[in-house]
Amino acid sequence: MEVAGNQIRVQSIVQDGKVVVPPQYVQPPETRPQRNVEKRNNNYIPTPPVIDLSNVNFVHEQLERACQEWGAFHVINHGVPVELLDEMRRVSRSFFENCSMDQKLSYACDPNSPASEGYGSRMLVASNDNVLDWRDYYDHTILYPFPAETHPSGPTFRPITVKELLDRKVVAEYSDRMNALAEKLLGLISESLGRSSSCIKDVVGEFYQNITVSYYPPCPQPELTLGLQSHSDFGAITLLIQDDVGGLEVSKDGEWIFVNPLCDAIFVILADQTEIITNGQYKSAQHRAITNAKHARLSVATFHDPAKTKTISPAFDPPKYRPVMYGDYVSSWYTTGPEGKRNMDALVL
Ligand SMILES: O=C(O)CCC(=O)C(=O)O
Ligand SMILES: [Fe+2]
Repeated sequence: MEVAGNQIRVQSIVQDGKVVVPPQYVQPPETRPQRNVEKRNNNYIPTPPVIDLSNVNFVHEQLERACQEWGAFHVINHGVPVELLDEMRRVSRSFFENCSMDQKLSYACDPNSPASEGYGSRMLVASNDNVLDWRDYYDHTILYPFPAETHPSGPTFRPITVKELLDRKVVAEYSDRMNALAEKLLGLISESLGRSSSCIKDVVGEFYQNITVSYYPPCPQPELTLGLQSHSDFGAITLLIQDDVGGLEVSKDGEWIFVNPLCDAIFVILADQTEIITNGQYKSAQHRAITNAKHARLSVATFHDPAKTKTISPAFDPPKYRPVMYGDYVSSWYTTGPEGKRNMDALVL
């Protein structure tokens, strides 16, 4: 088994041919995945809405409903070429499947620093992780609202990373398209609340953008594990694509709902800062990933976040959430762990 800075990558456990999941990956009974089908006595299984962005007459209404009921939804006719989504999936997968473990470990993230860029497996710093996720990831920050040279870990950070590992052209184009789509969606979402299109973006300010590729190797005991523990994303808005394996679930009315993988669509996840800014009219979506025994699964999540120094507060009166400096919110998320939406709950007035 290969270890870097005491960090084991799940892929190396699988390559060792283990048929039993190591104990640190075993979830307690209350957080293990359960198949909804078994619990339901009728055949109706809700599924997150699919919103056609070209349908300008209905889009605000549909967004309002989706944001109130789910905090997450698919968009189609989003203007991003499907070939680009496929290319992004392809270059992302090639890192995990075509590089040797030694090559991958040369991009290892810093195990002692939360959210550090690079190849990792643990979500939280070692001392805060109770049960480990059955997931490896490659995390990198793409956009900074100021020149790269002035940022210590900007895109010049290990330039080889982006160049060699993920085809620069594909990632650059993907990043730009996601940035534009995130902005457009926050505009439409603001309008769906009867405000001007810049309402949410005015509070967020310029986006910081981070792309995390998650790779979930097949798991010998999927009923005992989670690919990614229950959480809500801490930024403003997340745009996610996945392959056709499936494993993402969102929480709705206390139940975990499987998100059907739609390869042409982009899955939109409202994150915590949008919940604060909309004063809870729209809630961030709690979600998680489950594993399966047969297939490796890939997702690419693009996060759009405020600057760490930005103070986020509700844009509606009377405020139902305490203002918070974004950097403090992120630190608390990584220190205490997400545990569903515990960090968001702590801000409710
Ligand atoms: O793999 C997935 O579908 C979920 C990924 C996710 O929630 C995240 O990276 O925050
Ligand atoms: Fe997430």
